[in-house]
Amino acid sequence: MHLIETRNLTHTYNKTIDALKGVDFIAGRKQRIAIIGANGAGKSTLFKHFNGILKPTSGDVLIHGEPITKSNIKEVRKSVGIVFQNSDDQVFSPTVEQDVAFGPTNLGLDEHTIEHRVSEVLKILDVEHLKDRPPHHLSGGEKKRVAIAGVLAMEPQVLVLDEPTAGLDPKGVLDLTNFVNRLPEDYGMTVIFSTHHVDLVSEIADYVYVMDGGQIVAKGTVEDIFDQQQLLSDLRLDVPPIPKLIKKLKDQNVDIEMAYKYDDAEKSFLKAFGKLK
Ligand SMILES: Nc1ncnc2c1ncn2[C@@H]1O[C@H](COP(=O)(O)OP(=O)(O)OP(=O)(O)O)[C@@H](O)[C@H]1O
Repeated sequence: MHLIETRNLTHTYNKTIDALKGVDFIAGRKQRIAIIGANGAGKSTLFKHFNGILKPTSGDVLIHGEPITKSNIKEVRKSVGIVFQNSDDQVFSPTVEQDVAFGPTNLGLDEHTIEHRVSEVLKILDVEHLKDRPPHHLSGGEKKRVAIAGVLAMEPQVLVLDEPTAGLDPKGVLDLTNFVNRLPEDYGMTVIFSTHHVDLVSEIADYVYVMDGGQIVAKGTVEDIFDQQQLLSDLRLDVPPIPKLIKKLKDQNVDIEMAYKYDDAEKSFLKAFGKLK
């Protein structure tokens, strides 16, 4: 049974805007799934179906094999945590600490467990020093970290991050990359994220969905997707610089192995230039 599955999911806003047109999506345990697509492709709309914020116009959304209903929506929201693009909507308590405690408190956990979880996630997201600050006075990147901490404190099985790196500084992006990479192994979580930073996809994801005009137009491993460079540029998407450069060299008959991640590319280049022992 899949953690999340959508079958032929459609969503029409205001009876006129077809934002999703027959989406089949699957998320399993301990996966890192990227969803890429140009503005308006339908990524956020799809995410809003994962925990019942939106209801399907037609088709199915199954969480642990069950459709979302009034009687299980609390459980669904416990197991699928979503951090939206605009963190302003997700931080609202007088202090960061209280804000992060909001979710676990709502789950009815005891005080000791709440305290423990809050201090853990504040550490993980490196926002401990902000714990007494009012969240609405934080910078955009700080707010984003606090919003992620708040959702993580509920210990969901699936963490959904809608453009998590938007507005983060380079160190923030690096921290987020490391954080996401640890989630499946260290916490047994599945993470689903959308991004316009394609180079991040190869560093983090093990499976990629490509959306366009409300449909999934390609899916596969990082290799499967980033080998289709023409498709990506037709969809107004970037190809990450590493495979793009290596493909150009290969086209000019340089004997070099394809790579998608920075570390692998370093090895490929060293090997190609005969410097690898
Ligand atoms: N509340 C809404 N009411 C009406 N139309 C909407 C609403 N939200 C989104 N849409 C429309 O649905 C389509 C899909 O939007 P969505 O936000 O899901 O795209 P996205 O892939 O997340 O885009 P982005 O990369 O810009 O965040 C767009 O055409 C958008 O204008």
